Amino acid sequence: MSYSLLIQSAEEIVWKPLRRDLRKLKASSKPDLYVKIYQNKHEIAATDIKPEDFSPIWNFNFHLSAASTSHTLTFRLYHDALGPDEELGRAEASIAMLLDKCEAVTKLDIKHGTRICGRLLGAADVLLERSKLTKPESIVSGVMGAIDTADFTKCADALEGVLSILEPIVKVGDELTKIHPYANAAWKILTSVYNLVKSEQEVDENISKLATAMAELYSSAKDAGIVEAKTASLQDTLRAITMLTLECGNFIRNYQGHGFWGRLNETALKGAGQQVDDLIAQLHDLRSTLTSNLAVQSLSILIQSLRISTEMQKDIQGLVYSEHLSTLRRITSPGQPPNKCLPGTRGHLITWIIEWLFTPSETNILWLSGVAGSGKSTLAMSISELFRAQQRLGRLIYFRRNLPTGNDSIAVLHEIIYGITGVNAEIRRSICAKLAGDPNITNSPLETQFEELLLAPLASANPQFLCGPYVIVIDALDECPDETRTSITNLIANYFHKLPSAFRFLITSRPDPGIAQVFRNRTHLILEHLLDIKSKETEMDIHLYICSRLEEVRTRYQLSNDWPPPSVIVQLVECAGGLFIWAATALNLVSGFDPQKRLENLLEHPFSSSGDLDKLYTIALQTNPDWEDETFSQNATQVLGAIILAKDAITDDMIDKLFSLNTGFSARILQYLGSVVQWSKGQPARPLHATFSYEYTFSTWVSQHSLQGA
Ligand SMILES: Nc1ncnc2c1ncn2[C@@H]1O[C@H](COP(=O)(O)OP(=O)(O)OP(=O)(O)O)[C@@H](O)[C@H]1O
Repeated sequence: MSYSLLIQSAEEIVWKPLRRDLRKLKASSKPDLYVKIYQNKHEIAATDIKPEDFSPIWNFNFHLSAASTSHTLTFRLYHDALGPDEELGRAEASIAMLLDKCEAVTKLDIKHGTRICGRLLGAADVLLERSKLTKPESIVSGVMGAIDTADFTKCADALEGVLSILEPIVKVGDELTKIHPYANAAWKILTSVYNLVKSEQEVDENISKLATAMAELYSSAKDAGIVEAKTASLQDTLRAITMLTLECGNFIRNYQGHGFWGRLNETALKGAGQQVDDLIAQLHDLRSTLTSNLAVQSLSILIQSLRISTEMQKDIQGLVYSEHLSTLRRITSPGQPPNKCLPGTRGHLITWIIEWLFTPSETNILWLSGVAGSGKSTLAMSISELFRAQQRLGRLIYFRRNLPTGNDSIAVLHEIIYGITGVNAEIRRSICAKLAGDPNITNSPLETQFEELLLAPLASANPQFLCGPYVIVIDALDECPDETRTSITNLIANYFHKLPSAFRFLITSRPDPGIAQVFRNRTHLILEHLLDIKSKETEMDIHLYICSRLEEVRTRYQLSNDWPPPSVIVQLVECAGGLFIWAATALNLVSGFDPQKRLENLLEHPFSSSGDLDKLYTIALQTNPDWEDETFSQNATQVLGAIILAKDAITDDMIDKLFSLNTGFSARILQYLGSVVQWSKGQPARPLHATFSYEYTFSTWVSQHSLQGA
């Protein structure tokens, strides 16, 4: 249903600021008031600010749509302070209650806001007038199609049909790890949409059509044996179906007013009609793929074409835009990106993160913290890839210690802005217009650039173009150089929450005290999740990882299926102590020639139960018999030292030249260091992981060998 709302004025404001608050009040002790309006906790509009006025009159009139009159409207009264804006208090009412008053002015008491409770006193009435209720037909029939009971029943039945087929897929999904994250998230979102439709008891023709197309696809998929998805091609198709289901579920939730869009105006509703048609076309395409037994195309192509047609963009000015975008500074990628999670590991966490990213909430920042080597970067990479496939990845930025990436906080912000310009043409246009209109903006302070180049264009975008979530992943913030880290951490904590909720941020870092202090001060804006290395799930994931790597070793060296005995696997899992890096390094070590001997050698040493990395690295280095040879040992220590200390990654040829070694000598050494160094012939060599640093482990090694040559 659609209705219009008028925020008329406030009256009888009593304002007793404390001295501390007065400082924020510029020259006057009168507040600068404005109201933010929330429908079912989602911000949908805000009035303008009425400066220095105890009886502000806004007369702010706007149209809204809501799936139900039981939705709550919250009116938060703010003071436009010099620092962060103060919420003075709030009033609440259901839409039904306002409509019941039948165009009469409603007075709502403003209750004290909790944030300033006991410090500021305020009491006032907000005058709300329900202006003429727009009959649903006037907008709905022209734009969305009429609401009727038949549509509701058809839609509910169709969604129920889809869920009944999706449910067993989710259950077997644990085995079909490729589709598991999408199937799980699709199931959850669709279940919430179904419950919503049932509770609202209303739906319009467009959504009913969409649900019917989904049900048809699922029915064909069931006939094609998709639930079991035995073949690789069926699994690909199933993956495509679950990805598209996620998109459809997300769309319906937005359309019903529970998503990222916020209020839908008439233009947005018209665009939404087009989006429904595009989604239906995608569903039909997949259905004909199934019925004609064709291999499914890459879904990212399908979704991309959907987005392009949805936005109805003809980006003929693309070249002009790229010229403007070239004025943004960029950061250089710090070498090889992290790996993705082994399928089947981190399943619950990935599903939880996808669900969080797809669900609008008061916080748009998730901070994933965890100790070194617990698997944060790997998880960040998996999430990035899942969202890249959905065409929903704004940017993945990753920092690496001692590499120059991120030496410049403006470049980091520009990288995010650049990524966001890729999510849709409308946003790109508006950011480029800003760059074209004010070329000096790129020389302004960081916060100004955030406000002008990112916040303003996004805040003014038509909600239809903010069909989130768009995900920006910042991995290993703690590895960003000191000065940049401080300014980027502060920017994230103080500014990112102002962006439309369609833009969601996943930040990973070790629990660095500087980052933790800033983020934990913002628990209402930043959600923290600690990657728990002691949990049962982590233990099971590491168990799966070790088994999978041992399987590779068995195949490579043609070892028997019962190698090694289960007790050894349990021992390895215990030694890892929840640290993936321990398991990864240990398995790199075991993967070399004569795995059984290597395994015995490894387990001869008593490890502490919490992933004793120092000892593991030393064993990994000692495993090469040539270390007994003093010349080899001395030169090899030099080679390792050079790799660790080099500012930029260096190749074996460069190392030979650096230490005047015979050509090929470093390459011979590097062949034996695969458990700790990432390298291939002629390519730059890097420590496999940051924990293998000069200070932490390598220095122990050097001191043990009394070799200071490096
Ligand atoms: N789920 C996983 N599946 C397979 N391998 C994994 C997984 N998680 C981590 N690893 C492996 O463990 C090692 C350490 O993981 P990662 O670099 O992600 O840890 P981290 O927590 O980001 O460490 P740091 O804080 O030092 O950057 C990597 O070699 C990675 O490939």
